[in-house]
Amino acid sequence: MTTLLNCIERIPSLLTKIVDQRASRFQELGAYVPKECRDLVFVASGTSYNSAFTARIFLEKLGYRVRFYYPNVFLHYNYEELKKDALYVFISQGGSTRLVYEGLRKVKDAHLLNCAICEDVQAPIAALADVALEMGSEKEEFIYRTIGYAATVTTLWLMGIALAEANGTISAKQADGYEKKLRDTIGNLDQRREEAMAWFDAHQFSLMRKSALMYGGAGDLYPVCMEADIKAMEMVPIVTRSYELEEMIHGPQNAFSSEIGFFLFGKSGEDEEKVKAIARFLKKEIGFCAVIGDLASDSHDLYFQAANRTFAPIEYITAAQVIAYRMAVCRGRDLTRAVNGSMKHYITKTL
Ligand SMILES: N[C@@H]1[C@@H](O)[C@H](O)[C@@H](COP(=O)(O)O)O[C@@H]1O
Repeated sequence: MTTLLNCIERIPSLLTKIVDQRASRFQELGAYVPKECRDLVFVASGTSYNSAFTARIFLEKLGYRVRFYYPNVFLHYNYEELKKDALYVFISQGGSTRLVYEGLRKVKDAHLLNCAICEDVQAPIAALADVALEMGSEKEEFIYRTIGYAATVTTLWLMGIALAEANGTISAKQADGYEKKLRDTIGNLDQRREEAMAWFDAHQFSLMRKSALMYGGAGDLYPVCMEADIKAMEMVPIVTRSYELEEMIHGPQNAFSSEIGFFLFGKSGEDEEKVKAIARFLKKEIGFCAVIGDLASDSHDLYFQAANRTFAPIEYITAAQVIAYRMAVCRGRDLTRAVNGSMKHYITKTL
């Protein structure tokens, strides 16, 4: 029987496949998108949304203006005019999330540029879009997406590289340089997974006593925290919250308590002193806190050095995916079964 850990184990080879197909994967999109296009608008839910949020900083570095919306916000609570020259990207792993479909319909009806990223290019959302991109997750067995997140972030990074190369923002040499860096990152993922397994073995007793988890991070580690939060919440399950690093020390710090397990995601050179100071406070005054990444300083932390800063999010999320999975197993959770399966009798989210 396939376990969710097997899915996490498959991530490096699936990402390598996506990178190997870099040239062919974005050919159709490159021909479809006009060279002047510099606006990307993403519409997605849950993990798919977190993937777009994670890719944002890199896409902005490539010269794109990036926006992203939850489908309900895009459809019902957004009074901005649709942008004529933007590419609207609809991400849905399952390919049939109703509001994502309706958002795409709205963009299609306005005759604007659109594409979809789905696991299966035959899925309704992919079939409706002008251009359909395969997510590269192939057939992820569990609805608690781990492959889908890493595959979508990788696809978006490569999409940005392909479009920026096609419109002359970056040279072919720069594009190849990014590819090399991305391969270095993917090459680290097996090790990240093994380290997280060992870290969990050492800390499971403390962690399993917590009744809630809180995650904080800055830059592109903030959306990684959002994804870490949703993984633990849906899989363990446990109440979780994630905050942009600075926001954590505003209102939320009033609720800090020893009942909560804290994870701080940090990279050297990015809010380094802030991560270290918050970690010192949490460890000394509150209780359990683990720093994830190269700012780790003691045995409670999970130290690793990412291959590079640009593509580090997929190294960091590996730790959170493994920890959420291990906690779920410790709780006796059967990840093939929904906890509240009866919800579908009240409300449905797919077509
Ligand atoms: N548990 C899943 C999430 O993991 C997923 O991210 C979200 C969006 O699904 P999709 O990407 O198929 O539109 O739906 C569900 O809530």
